[in-house]
Order: sequence, then structure tokens, then C-alpha cells
Amino acid sequence: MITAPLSLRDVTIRYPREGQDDLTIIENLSFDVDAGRMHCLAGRSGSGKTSILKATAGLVRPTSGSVFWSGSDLATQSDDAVTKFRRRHVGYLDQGGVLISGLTTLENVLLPAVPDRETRALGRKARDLLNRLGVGERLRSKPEQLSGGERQRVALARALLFDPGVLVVDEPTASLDRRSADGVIALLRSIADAGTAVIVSAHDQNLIDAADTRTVMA
Ligand SMILES: Nc1ncnc2c1ncn2[C@@H]1O[C@H](COP(=O)(O)OP(=O)(O)OP(=O)(O)O)[C@@H](O)[C@H]1O
Repeated sequence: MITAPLSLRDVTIRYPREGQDDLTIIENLSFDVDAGRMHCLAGRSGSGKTSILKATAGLVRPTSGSVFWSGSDLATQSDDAVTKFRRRHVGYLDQGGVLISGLTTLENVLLPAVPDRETRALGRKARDLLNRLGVGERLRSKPEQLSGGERQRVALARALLFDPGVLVVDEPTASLDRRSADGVIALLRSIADAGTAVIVSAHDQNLIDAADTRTVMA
């Protein structure tokens, strides 16, 4: 029986190509990420790290194989059910920590609370998270007024708004200087140590070394 917050079993991902055979990116990949652990996907550019992260977050369905969230097979669930569960239980931080320009820091963090009209109820939580992540002074700043490291922290606060059991993070240190990058690594480590299952992709050796377990993509 699968009990880990996140498990992949024999996941294969192929993309169709016009006039050619499908492109196989991942073949029969399996691993588990337990609560309180950080798993890192390493490997060359184009090896499929983002594709796997999107599959673990239920944003794309693998060609074959299964992704399980706490033992529940996503393949057996409707797109709507997956979306609903993801919003509450899986934090996803895409490459570059994309924020919506025109919205303030606080509004960006509260975006996941908009569909169920919970922005008021979660305002305090959002502020606490931003304080904890060291950007509590930037509540009213717009993304273009923030540094790359600050944007990454705001995006991380947004991904943590609902205390997800699984946190999926795509190359969080890629565009940061060493000092900011090490700050983000320490934050991810503390989030894992507090009980979240964290999966992260990285080229950054410091981040790869900070993980508990690794998959090196060919
Ligand atoms: N939706 C798609 N349709 C077709 N091909 C795709 C699609 N998404 C990704 N690919 C291809 O799959 C391969 C793997 O891409 P992916 O973004 O998963 O790699 P990556 O390891 O995350 O790369 P990087 O380290 O540069 O971010 C690439 O060749 C990419 O062009």
C-alpha cells in the first residue's frame, strides 16, 4: 500500500511530434517523497525535470504510469477533482516564481484564496507567511519593484498559503545570486523539516546537496 504524500510509479511521458515518432522524455520512473523529506530532480537541460514536476502537481497527465497523492491515484480522478485537491494540498512554484504584475505582494499571495472567497479569512495567514519569509515589509510593492530573491519568496508564500502536504518547486535558485539562492535553499529545507514533502528540480549543486534523496535524469 502506498502511504507517502507523493509517489510515482512507472511514469512515462511522451510528447507527440509532427511527422515523427513521439518524443519519449521519461520512461518508467518511480520514486516516493515522504513527509519531512526533500527530493531533488537533477540532470541536464531538457532531460524532463519540469515535465515530471508538472505530472507530480497533476498539471499534466503522464502517458502511462501513475502519480499518487497520499495513496490516491490521480489517473482515477476527474480533472476537476485533481484541480480542487491540488489547490488545497499541493503547492506549485513554477520556474522564476511567476507573479501577476499589477497586483501587490499581498494580493499575489492571496490569489489561491480568490475562487472560494477566502481572501479576508486568510489575510492574517498571508501576512504571517510573508513575515516568516522575510518580505513582510513589501506587502504593497508590485512584482516589478521587487528583487528576484524577493519575488521567489513571495511566490513561495503563495504556494504555502494552504499549508500543502506536498510542495513542488521548479528551479527556485536559477536566477538568484549565491546569497539569495542559499536563503531560498534554507527556507525549503526548513519547510521540509517541518513535515512537508518537497520535490524540487535543480542545476544548483548546493540545492542538490541539501536534498535527502535525488533522481538524476539521463
Ligand atoms: N508540451 C510539450 N510538447 C512537446 N514537447 C515538450 C512539451 N513540454 C516539454 N517538451 C520537451 O520535452 C523536453 C523536456 O522538457 P522539460 O521542460 O521537462 O525539461 P527540463 O529538464 O525541465 O529542462 P530545463 O532544465 O531546461 O528547464 C524538451 O525537449 C522540451 O522541448
